[in-house]
Amino acid sequence: MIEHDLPLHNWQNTLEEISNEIRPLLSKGKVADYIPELGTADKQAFGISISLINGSEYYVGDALTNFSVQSISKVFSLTKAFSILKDDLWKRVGKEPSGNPFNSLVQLENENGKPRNPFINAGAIVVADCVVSNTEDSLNLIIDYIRELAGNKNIQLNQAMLQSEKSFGHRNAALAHFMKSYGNIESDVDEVLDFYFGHCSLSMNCQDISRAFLYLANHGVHPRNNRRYLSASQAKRINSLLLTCGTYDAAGDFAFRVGLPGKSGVGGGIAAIIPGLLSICIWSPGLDKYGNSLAGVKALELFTTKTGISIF
Ligand SMILES: NC(=O)CC[C@H](N)C(=O)O
Repeated sequence: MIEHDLPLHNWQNTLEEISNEIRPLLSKGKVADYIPELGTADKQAFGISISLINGSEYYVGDALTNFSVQSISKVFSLTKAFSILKDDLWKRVGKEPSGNPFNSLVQLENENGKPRNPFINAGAIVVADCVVSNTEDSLNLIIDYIRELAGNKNIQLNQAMLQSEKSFGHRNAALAHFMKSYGNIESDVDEVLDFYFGHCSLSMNCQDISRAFLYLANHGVHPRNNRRYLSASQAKRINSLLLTCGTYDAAGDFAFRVGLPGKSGVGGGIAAIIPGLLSICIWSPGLDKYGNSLAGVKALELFTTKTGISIF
């Protein structure tokens, strides 16, 4: 276990410096609009929240404004599925970076309907099936699970986002049906997609997300409620996957520049953790060509550079 001795670090100053340096980049990214409702996000919005294992918290900017969590929610459904199926999960989904965009279909046919990893859409849809096939009232269950992790009972599904995702989710439907044809989706495809679109459509803020990720920074035990969500070994595995696959075909660049396990979403959020110390969530809706927040990646790069801490 890495122990960090940074109690005197001026976290608030660091966040404010980053927030000032990042401003010119906000206009450079492109807000996602392939789910039309995402296109309504304010490109000038920017927030950072950090939650330390020791209970301290700091934030700047729009850290308390809700946004669409999108793929960040895949981490929570994976945690649920992994805790239910244990290592049997890896019979259904791989552990390798895909090197392809998050919504790509191309590898699936050559690889017999087994997605490369749980964070590309195909993989997250298989993970969704694992939860749906092994639980009752699965969407409400995962929403309550996420509320518990974040310590916020008010987290809600954004219905307009959900309708937009469903109406324009042809690619995800294609992925799900294709995998069903290989026998890698057990439940009804529509039920699985409802669950998948549902958790992607949750609205949360940076503070909710940095709090929710703390169990991954603390070997599977959430320091805010003392509950164990994963074994230490399972938490290590999810963090490893976040490092190699959490930012899709930019995961190499993200690891190179930031040096932390992290997960992005097309709503412009990125969550990352420093094992043994803290979790951080950054939000800026303008995306780069990989679908990761452009200013968000830069802000995380500045964070590890200025503090001198990363996992390396
Ligand atoms: N990268 C993402 O955040 C993608 C999630 C989005 N709901 C989709 O399925 O396309």
